[in-house]
Amino acid sequence: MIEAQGLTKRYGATVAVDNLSFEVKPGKVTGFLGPNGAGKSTTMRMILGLDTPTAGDVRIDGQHYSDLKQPLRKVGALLDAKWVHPNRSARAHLNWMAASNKLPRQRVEQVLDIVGLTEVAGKRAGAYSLGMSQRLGIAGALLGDPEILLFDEPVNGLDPEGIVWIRQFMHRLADEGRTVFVSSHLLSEMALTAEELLVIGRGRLISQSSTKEFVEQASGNSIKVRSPQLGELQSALQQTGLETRVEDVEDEGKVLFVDGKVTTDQIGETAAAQGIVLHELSLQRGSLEQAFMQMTGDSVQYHAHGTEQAPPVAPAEAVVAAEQEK
Ligand SMILES: Nc1ncnc2c1ncn2[C@@H]1O[C@H](COP(=O)(O)OP(=O)(O)OP(=O)(O)O)[C@@H](O)[C@H]1O
Repeated sequence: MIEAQGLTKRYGATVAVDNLSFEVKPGKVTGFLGPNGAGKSTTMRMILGLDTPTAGDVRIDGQHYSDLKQPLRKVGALLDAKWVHPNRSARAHLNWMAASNKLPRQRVEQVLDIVGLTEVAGKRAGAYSLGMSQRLGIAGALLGDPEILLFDEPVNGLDPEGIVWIRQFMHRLADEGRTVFVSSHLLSEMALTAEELLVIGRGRLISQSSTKEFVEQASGNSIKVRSPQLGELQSALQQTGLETRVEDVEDEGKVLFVDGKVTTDQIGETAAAQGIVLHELSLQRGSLEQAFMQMTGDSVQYHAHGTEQAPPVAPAEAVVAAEQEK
């Protein structure tokens, strides 16, 4: 279990992490979601004792990282896949890590096998693809067979096969009862990976809930209604206290939208009670990523990609496409 209390980090005038309090529990994958620059890496670095909090505290099973007797046996982390010495082979790198942490050498062969690098373990790490480097980073994180694992943006730059592999692998680790804390700036990726979500924007906690709850809350429903008696319907709905808006939609003419907590059943019944004819009554799912960007106070990212409208809830393929765009 990871527990943060009022965790804060300032770099001069920049508040990278702002009074964060949260818990990350074992047995599930917890996503740490926020746009670029939200403070995810800084938080992870503080958990690992690589950065000192300006205020507040973060503990691992009640202890500071620096007080752990054998840290690699407790916590494994993948922060930056490319920190390996380029001339060292994967095996040599892991042997060095194992030796300096008093871990048995045979564990190196085990973790190489777990991540599927046995065949290329003798090659110099500098020649590895990003996917192979990520696997090597994960092998290093697993070396001490730790209960707690931190992964900072592990799917960044990976091919579709690599993304699926990492996703399934994290689920397996959580199923084994471990605490898995994984950061990402992509809600669509986290929706497929994490059971719990810790969402931050500009260093602050926005929400901590199950992914399902967050997605429902973020996607904001709206109901679309077409009717030849739009004016009558609008006043009938307004009388029941609902907020409505009428928009001109291309090729469809005037369309009524009802926002907020309302169901299609409610609208259909109101219309029927007034004898109003409906030509369409449909639930419109909001754009998840766009809602997320609004919640986290970042709209720049999408405009940087040249898209005015954020993509809809992304299935795995769309996530892959987004990753390849980078
Ligand atoms: N060593 C540092 N010195 C000064 N500012 C820093 C330092 N590290 C991070 N920051 C700033 O703190 C803020 C949070 O950065 P951080 O890297 O933690 O965010 P992030 O959510 O991990 O984003 P990304 O995925 O882009 O790394 C940013 O404004 C960043 O510029």
